[in-house]
Amino acid sequence: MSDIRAHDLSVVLDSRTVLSGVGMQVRGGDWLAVIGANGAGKSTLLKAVAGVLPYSGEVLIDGTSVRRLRPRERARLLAYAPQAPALPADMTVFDYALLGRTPYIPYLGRESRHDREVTASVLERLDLGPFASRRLGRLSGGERQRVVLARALVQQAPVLLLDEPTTALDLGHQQQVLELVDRLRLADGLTVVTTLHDLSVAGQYADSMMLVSGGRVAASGTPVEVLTGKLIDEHFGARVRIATGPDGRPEVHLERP
Ligand SMILES: Nc1ncnc2c1ncn2[C@@H]1O[C@H](COP(=O)(O)OP(=O)(O)OP(=O)(O)O)[C@@H](O)[C@H]1O
Repeated sequence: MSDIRAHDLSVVLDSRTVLSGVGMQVRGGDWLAVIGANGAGKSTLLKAVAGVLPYSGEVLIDGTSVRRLRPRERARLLAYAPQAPALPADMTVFDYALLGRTPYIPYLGRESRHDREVTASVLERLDLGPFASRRLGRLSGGERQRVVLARALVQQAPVLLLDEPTTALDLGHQQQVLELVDRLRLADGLTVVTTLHDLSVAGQYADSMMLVSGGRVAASGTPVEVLTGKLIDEHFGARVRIATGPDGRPEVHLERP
């Protein structure tokens, strides 16, 4: 299990400070849900932690600064599924998911049987087996989203960063994806950081939550501590009723003003 910490993360894009002094701490095997209104800086935070955006501050996995790691080393520790990446339209689903094995394939080498088996089994678990030879340009939005997640899972890294993994998915596939991630977390001790717009879903799956607002951390703690009517009103401008769901976890219901 790998813990992940970030200290004083800041990101400037086009001369604008989009993320400022963000700290984050996730214990190995835990699930952190990052929530916040549109434009709050959630995706930027994940991109900085994933190392795909320049940032100041420090990201540490098990105490090692990810800046010190070579890209292959980092990719073995940290898998990132972006919200809506540009996908090569002519590539097949299988070949795209297989890219997740790149950090394990020797330079100038070929993928092994094991690499292909891992890829096939992840595609099966995401109901993508029948799509394996389909070209990416010929998938629906939800199918594309599951393929992006498949590539990240195929990477078999101990830290999984998922940016809005369920937005384009129907209810059944939302549940399937979240349950699969949770099962992998429990079975393999994955550490999960995900942005989620559905606050009730976030409250059901996450061990801890972080509310980002205007590029800063506005609140963090357990779902009960973060999902309060007051914070949601203040940072989302929404009127909600908080109910207590299974295991005492909070459920957020929109109320008509
Ligand atoms: N390349 C860029 N240059 C300047 N500003 C940017 C750039 N990319 C994003 N931003 C701005 O940074 C802010 C944070 O964006 P980010 O995508 O992190 O928000 P978010 O919380 O993930 O939002 P959403 O819920 O809408 O996905 C937004 O105001 C956005 O307009």
